[in-house]
Amino acid sequence: MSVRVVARIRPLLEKELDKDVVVHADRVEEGRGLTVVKIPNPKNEAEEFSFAFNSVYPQATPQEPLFTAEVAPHIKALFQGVDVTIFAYGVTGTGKTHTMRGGLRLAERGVIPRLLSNVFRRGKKLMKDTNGGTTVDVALSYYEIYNDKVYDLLEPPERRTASGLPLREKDGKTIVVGLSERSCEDLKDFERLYIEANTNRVTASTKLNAHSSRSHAILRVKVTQTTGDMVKESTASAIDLAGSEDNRRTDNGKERLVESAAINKSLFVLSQCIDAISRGDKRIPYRESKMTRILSLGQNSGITIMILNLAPIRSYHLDTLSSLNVSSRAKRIEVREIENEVVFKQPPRTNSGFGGAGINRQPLRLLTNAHNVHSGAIAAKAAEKAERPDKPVKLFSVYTDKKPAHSVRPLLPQAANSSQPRQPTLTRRPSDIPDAPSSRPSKLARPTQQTLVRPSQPPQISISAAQIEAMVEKKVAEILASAAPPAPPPAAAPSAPAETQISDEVKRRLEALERRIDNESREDGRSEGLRLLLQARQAKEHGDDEAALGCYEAALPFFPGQAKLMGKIERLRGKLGKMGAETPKRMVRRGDDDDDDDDDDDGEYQDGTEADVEDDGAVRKAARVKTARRKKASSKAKVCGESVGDGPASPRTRQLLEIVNSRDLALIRGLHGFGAKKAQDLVDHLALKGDDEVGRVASLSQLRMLPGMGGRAVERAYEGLAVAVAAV
Ligand SMILES: Nc1ncnc2c1ncn2[C@@H]1O[C@H](COP(=O)(O)OP(=O)(O)OP(=O)(O)O)[C@@H](O)[C@H]1O
Repeated sequence: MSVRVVARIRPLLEKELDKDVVVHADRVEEGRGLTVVKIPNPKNEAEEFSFAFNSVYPQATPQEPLFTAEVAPHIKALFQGVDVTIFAYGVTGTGKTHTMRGGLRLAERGVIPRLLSNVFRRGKKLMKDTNGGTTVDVALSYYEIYNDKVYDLLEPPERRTASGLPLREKDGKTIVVGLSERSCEDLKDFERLYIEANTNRVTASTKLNAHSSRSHAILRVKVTQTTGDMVKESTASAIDLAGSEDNRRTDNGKERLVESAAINKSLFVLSQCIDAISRGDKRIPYRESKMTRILSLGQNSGITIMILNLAPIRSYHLDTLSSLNVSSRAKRIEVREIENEVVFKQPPRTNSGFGGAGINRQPLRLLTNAHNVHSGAIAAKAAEKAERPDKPVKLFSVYTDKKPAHSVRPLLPQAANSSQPRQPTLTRRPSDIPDAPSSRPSKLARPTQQTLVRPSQPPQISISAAQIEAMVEKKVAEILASAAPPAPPPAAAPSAPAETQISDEVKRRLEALERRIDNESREDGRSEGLRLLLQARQAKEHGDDEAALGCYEAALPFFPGQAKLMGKIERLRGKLGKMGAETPKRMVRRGDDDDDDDDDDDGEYQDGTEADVEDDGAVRKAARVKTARRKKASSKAKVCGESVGDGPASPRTRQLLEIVNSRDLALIRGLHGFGAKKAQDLVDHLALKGDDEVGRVASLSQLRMLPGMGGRAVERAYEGLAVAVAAV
């Protein structure tokens, strides 16, 4: 999703006059919300510029509606493990601090205290709803970037060093080394900390703002949810940027000018980054200022909301135009909304040694968790905390570079299976069966940079480019086949010898392919058709003509009128003795229709053209309608050749329903095609239905009817389950 950019026009301050107002909120058309900022051309006031945003809040907007519309909806995602970043941008004196921090009175409280209040409320509810099964810990870090140096606001100013705290990149994120973190029990706790810390922030009176922030302030709210062994961590960052200043208007003295230069430089770099990203440049100048490194706009995963603060009056005219220009380009920045990965804090199991015969191939990870990966440090920390519950929250414990002696434990190869919930009621993978040979090591078991340097680790074998290609191709086929009908699997398919140890490069490529295939198949119906064709071909290779026919027929609506495909269907139907009323009367293939080209390239199928079929339009249409109907019916009634209708429930159906009715978020998330959002929505919905028999989902058609489900989702979950069961 893109960065969400909203504009807020502040009200007139004392001494500002109505007649000087030049900035207005407007709407695209009557009846729609305010999404446009209008401002006259300074060179020709008769002409007006319009800038479109996701939302525009006019002068009179109080704090509450802005928070409710722009921030509150993302708190659920935060608890699902998605990082959320909210930052205020604008010229000095336009209301950034007012928006983020606000006043002390309840109605004047800004985004930050409201965010904390909501986080505590949701955390408490979660703990209550789970009878304490899930605990939620909130911890704060708060720092400022002043003159391009980072200072901890939770530490007294006298402890600052001249050079400030260094930054470092870790796991694709920029971290501040040596930053303190305080745990926070409730809103009172937070307010005490926050108010105290704000007195450490550098503000000064300037001509344009009596309490001007001379630094960028970044508050990080870390939410850690612990359920048994599972630890989920996500962060909300609220950033109050310093405002750009036109020093021709400030009368700034030397010290203020130095500050101003640093502020303006970092904001200039930010605008350069935004321009470069929106132009699609390869080089984005993030590293040219600490603020842009930390903000990592467009590089970070999660949800990003930019609040553009505007002053409505003429004296800000040129500055307002400039920030309107920058922020309207920021809308084009795409951010990946991806959850942080859940980690597990149990001690590593020892029954699956790394490099043993059991490790044959790279496990396919849940696609939703493919990015933004935490190292095992969270797990190590949580384990450490569990071992010593009385230990106070340690300053410098989170961002320190030093690793505690045992901090790599969860990363050790022996930690295989640690990403599996500990007590699944259903055995879905070999790793869930005690003593079963583990062929799917967890992600934590994969060699990371840390594990790679361990002397005990087996040496990486070198693989040729051709072997890599072969493995990639094989893996792609496996991924595609994961949704295929359960064609008779070849008995104990032996894996390629080179596959026993896969280099990191291969893993990265496989993961990228996994993501690409998943994205493309979701976005593009045609690739769904190609997937079905591939499945059909695989079924044919296994001699399952019945399943192949089903897949070809299901693929037909994606390639309507495709002569070659229709020919295949016709021949298969003939072979299976199914030529009947349903078969289109005349299907004419391309010139190659005589040769039995069943093994030809399915990828060549194109959307149907008139030339493909010599039949008259009516027959063609009837054939298409019938096939579409058949497809619709078969997609509802069949998954991989197995009934998912509402007859007597098959073991797989029962298994799927059992998982759904367990209402166990982790189990439901493990279903194929279920992201955290869908899983959470389902759990939330089921929670509304009560715990008794009436609240249970009794059939797949009932499941399909639930909000946010639908036939495809149920099918995918079912298919995934079938594949997992087959693997066991
Ligand atoms: N929405 C608003 N409602 C009422 N007063 C506002 C609003 N927005 C800003 N103000 C007032 O405008 C003045 C400037 O606001 P603020 O200090 O938040 O600006 P700023 O953008 O943070 O400035 P700087 O970048 O210099 O720190 C303050 O007196 C603040 O109370």
